[in-house]
Amino acid sequence: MTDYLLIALALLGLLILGGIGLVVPRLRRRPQPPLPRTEVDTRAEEDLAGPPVQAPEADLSTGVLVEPPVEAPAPTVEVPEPTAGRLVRLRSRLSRSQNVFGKGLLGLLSRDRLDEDVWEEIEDSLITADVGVDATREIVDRLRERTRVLGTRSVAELRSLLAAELVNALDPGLDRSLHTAPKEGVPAVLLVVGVNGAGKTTTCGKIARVLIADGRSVLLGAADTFRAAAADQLQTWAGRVGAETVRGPEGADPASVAFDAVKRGIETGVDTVLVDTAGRLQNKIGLMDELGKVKRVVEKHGPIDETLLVLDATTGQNGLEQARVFTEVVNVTGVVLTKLDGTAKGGIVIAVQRKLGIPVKLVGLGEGPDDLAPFDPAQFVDALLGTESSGQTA
Ligand SMILES: Nc1nc2c(ncn2[C@@H]2O[C@H](COP(=O)(O)OP(=O)(O)OP(=O)(O)O)[C@@H](O)[C@H]2O)c(=O)[nH]1
Repeated sequence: MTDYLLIALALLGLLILGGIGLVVPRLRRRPQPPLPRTEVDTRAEEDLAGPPVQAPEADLSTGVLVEPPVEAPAPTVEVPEPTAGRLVRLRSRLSRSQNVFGKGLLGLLSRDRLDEDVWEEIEDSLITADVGVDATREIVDRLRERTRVLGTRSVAELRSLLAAELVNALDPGLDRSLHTAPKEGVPAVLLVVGVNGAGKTTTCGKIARVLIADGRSVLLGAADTFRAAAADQLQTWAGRVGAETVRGPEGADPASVAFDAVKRGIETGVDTVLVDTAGRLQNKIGLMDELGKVKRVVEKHGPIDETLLVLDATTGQNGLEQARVFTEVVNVTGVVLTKLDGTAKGGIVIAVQRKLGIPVKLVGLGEGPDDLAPFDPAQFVDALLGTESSGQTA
């Protein structure tokens, strides 16, 4: 009997010890309930410590420490590179056109005999480079005359004659400045128009950078309400340089978004408001009417200072007819010729100006954020001909 009692007591003891062994580790793992805190405590601490920092949390089921998501650092505002001399820095982007103008034309002009066939070849090269028939004839006639009169034969002299004629064809006297300065505290307003895919949104972003690099404050209006992505794209460009964007819901009236953007720009006192519009084809009457409305509604705040027509240089002569219709609907004051890096037809700059009678003010030379340059005829011709210095050929 005593034996049975002893065995039963020993078993009981074992059971109790086993139970403690199981429970204690669990108790150790259980997290401590947080101490009650008052709202005032919390605020006082936040005031002292700045934004709350999340402590790592333990996952109770696995025991793995889970780091709180690292908050993305505040976006750093970029400082765009200055605009002075950009065309010179980006001259190598014109390499395709350089082959036609620099190597091709100069090669022809340096032939031993400048006979009728050579002059015809020179004419063909210029027409192939999209200079346009009328401008080509003028350039070639003047070159023929000057080489005959001067009896010029050295490569350096021929290059300088050709450069002078090309610069002359680009009408160097035209005012190419962008009207972006505020007047009496009211921001300057720039409207950006053109056909689909010409590069309007990209150009708006690049212009914002150009203006900011030159010390102006900018607000962007996303009046391209057809594509939500276009407004997102514009907002991203703006965010990179710390500019504000005004946008509306997808499908909103573009005129009302443009109006609101200018209103906001006036309220916040920025120097320049840049309004991006949706791409439209010149033969769609409804869309062109809509563009006219954007212009009229924006003008309720005051006159538009600059209307830039964005043209894709790779569409060549086809783009010219589209461009003409735009000039009838809105008062285009300047042309931005994009994608000049992607074409051998750099002569389109001459054709555009002659056909539209509107100065090319900016040229796009790549997809990078600072690949937009103020246009300068002498620097452009230097880049086309592959000459060493700028400004000496005019
Ligand atoms: N190579 C090159 N690409 C360019 C240049 N400018 C714009 N692009 C590209 O052209 C494409 C179209 O540009 P967007 O700015 O979206 O054109 P968009 O006119 O606003 O287009 P929609 O809103 O559809 O009318 C993009 O892939 C740009 O990166 C340039 O100067 N050179």
